[in-house]
Amino acid sequence: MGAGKTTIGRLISQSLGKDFYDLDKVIEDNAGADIPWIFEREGEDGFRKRETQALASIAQSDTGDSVLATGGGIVMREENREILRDNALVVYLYASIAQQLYRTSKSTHRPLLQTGDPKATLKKLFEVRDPLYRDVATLIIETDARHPRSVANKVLDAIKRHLKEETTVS
Ligand SMILES: Nc1ncnc2c1ncn2[C@@H]1O[C@H](COP(=O)(O)OP(=O)(O)OP(=O)(O)O)[C@@H](O)[C@H]1O
Ligand SMILES: O=C(O)C1=C[C@@H](O)[C@@H](O)[C@H](O)C1
Ligand SMILES: [Mg+2]
Repeated sequence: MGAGKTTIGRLISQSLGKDFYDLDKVIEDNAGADIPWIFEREGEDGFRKRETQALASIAQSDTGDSVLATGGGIVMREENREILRDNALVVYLYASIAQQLYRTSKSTHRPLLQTGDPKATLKKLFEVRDPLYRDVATLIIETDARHPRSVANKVLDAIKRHLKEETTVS
């Protein structure tokens, strides 16, 4: 959370002239309700079911020519990781816990951080999720101390380099 997936994903889609999906927004549109409401009524489990449905449906219907920003918890289910591995070039946007805390502090839209100690929550989530992000990632990009536009350019450069290397090898 707060790594910049939504912000950077949108910038990248604009630069590439591709469609942009934000999975959290897709889930909200499908549910006709916002994320805090879904967590309150259906719990995290209900949200995760909706998240997997939305991801699977985009993977099935999309032509492969779009940019998708997921939610931070997408890697928690093996089936989601499999869909990402099979269908996408996955970019892990790395942010330190201090940066995540700073970037998420102004919003109350993330139910998992509405705790007495969001820093401790972010730390726990990071310990569980960082290895899973690394497991599915094609590219890992550091985002601390960088303006969103500069992060987006770094991602675009890394993707170009990666695709060029793939072409050269095969
Ligand atoms: N590189 C950056 N430098 C400074 N601020 C940033 C950077 N990237 C994003 N932000 C800011 O941090 C906040 C959170 O970013 P964003 O919503 O894009 O994160 P996210 O990874 O999509 O989070 P979530 O997992 O909750 O969906 C926003 O206010 C955004 O403007
Ligand atoms: O990291 C998470 O588990 C979440 C991140 C958000 O993007 C939302 O998907 C939701 O608040 C859960
Ligand atoms: Mg987001």
